[in-house]
Amino acid sequence: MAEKLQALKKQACASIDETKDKLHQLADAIWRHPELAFEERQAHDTLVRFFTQEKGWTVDAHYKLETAFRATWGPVGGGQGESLVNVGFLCEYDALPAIGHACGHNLIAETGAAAALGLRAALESGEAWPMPIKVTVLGTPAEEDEGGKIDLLREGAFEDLDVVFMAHPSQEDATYIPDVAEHDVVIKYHGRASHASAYPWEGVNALDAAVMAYTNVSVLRQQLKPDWRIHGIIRHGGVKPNIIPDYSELEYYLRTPSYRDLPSIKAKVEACFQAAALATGCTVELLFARNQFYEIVRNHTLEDLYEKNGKSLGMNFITVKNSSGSTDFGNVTHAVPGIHPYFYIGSEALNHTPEYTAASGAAEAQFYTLRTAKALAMTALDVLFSPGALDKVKQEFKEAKSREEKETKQKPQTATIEKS
Ligand SMILES: NCCCC[C@H](NC(=O)CCCN)C(=O)O
Repeated sequence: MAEKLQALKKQACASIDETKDKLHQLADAIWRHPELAFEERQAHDTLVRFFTQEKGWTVDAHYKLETAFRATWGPVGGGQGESLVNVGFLCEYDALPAIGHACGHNLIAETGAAAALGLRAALESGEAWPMPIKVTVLGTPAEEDEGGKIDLLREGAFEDLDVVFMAHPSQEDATYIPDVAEHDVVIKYHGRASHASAYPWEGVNALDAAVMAYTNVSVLRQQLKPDWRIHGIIRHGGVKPNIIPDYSELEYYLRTPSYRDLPSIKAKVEACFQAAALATGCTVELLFARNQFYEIVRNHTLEDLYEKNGKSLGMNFITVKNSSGSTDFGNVTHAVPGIHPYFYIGSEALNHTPEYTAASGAAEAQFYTLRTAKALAMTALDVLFSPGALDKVKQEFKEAKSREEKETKQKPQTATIEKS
């Protein structure tokens, strides 16, 4: 089987190379027309067209969400009574406001599509596979905002998948980066307008409340654990200096390494926001996002396979220990075994900067993007055909889940502010 597996991997890689121009065009079209979360209509349509034109794929164009899609290929192979193995690849394609594809989601879409095509090419040789195999690509919107994967999970979109792959652009190749849990909140202060010079005492200043809220959180930061993160912006702070602002608005992201600590950080910042309302006489509305992002549940079996395949293609892996950002793929890994490796794109630029936007649209990124897709397809082939690999992946996932349940029992989610 080892030799056959090697041949299948070669076939997957060769097919990705053969399709490289089409794949580049796909990423380029998405990059040239950046669209925000849940508004990714052109990117969505481009991907749907891509899979519709490829042979053998069945496409659900608006799968459970307007800008989500599902493309499936197979099942192929298998005898009677063997259970089906469904391998999933994810495509993200939303951009950031003002700076476009500064997180390289156009390249995520490309790796997902390329890896799926590579796997299909290896599988369609018509061998008598030991079990029925299906390949599924899910287009998952809004990672940079509400987290479309979480909506899709709630709708059952991941229920029939056995394993899920995606890869994210970065500055380095890493099988895992500690992506943390996150919950977002919008804060609205309502005050009363007045002439700021003639009769300011008649006003209730909502901008003052926003400034105090911002300062309260900044002071709180010293008392937070080193790997907790709070960052916010003032989205609205008044309209003219001589009108006491009657409305202000802020948005904050709250992050902790485990989702179990989100209620604690939320309670602490809520106190900051309420205190600002009390001090200024404003009323306050706290609007928490409908979805919480969860940290990634690691699967070392998948990570090791990916690393081995990546190294065989020339990748240099580094270990990252510092907390990073967050991803709705974290929630996926609480439901299905999966990996979310990061990949170098030929630039030292940092994500969420205009320089990264340029890098993710550059021709140089293509070699690294396709290399990543190859490593994903090869890893999928290992999962399918390395003896015992899928069982090991599933067993590790099961153990991680039961550890998680135990920890949740020991430390349930609580929302307290410790008082001395
Ligand atoms: N609810 C807002 C989601 C922001 C997600 C964003 N994700 C990334 O940057 C990609 C993964 C980083 N390792 C974030 O701000 O973390």
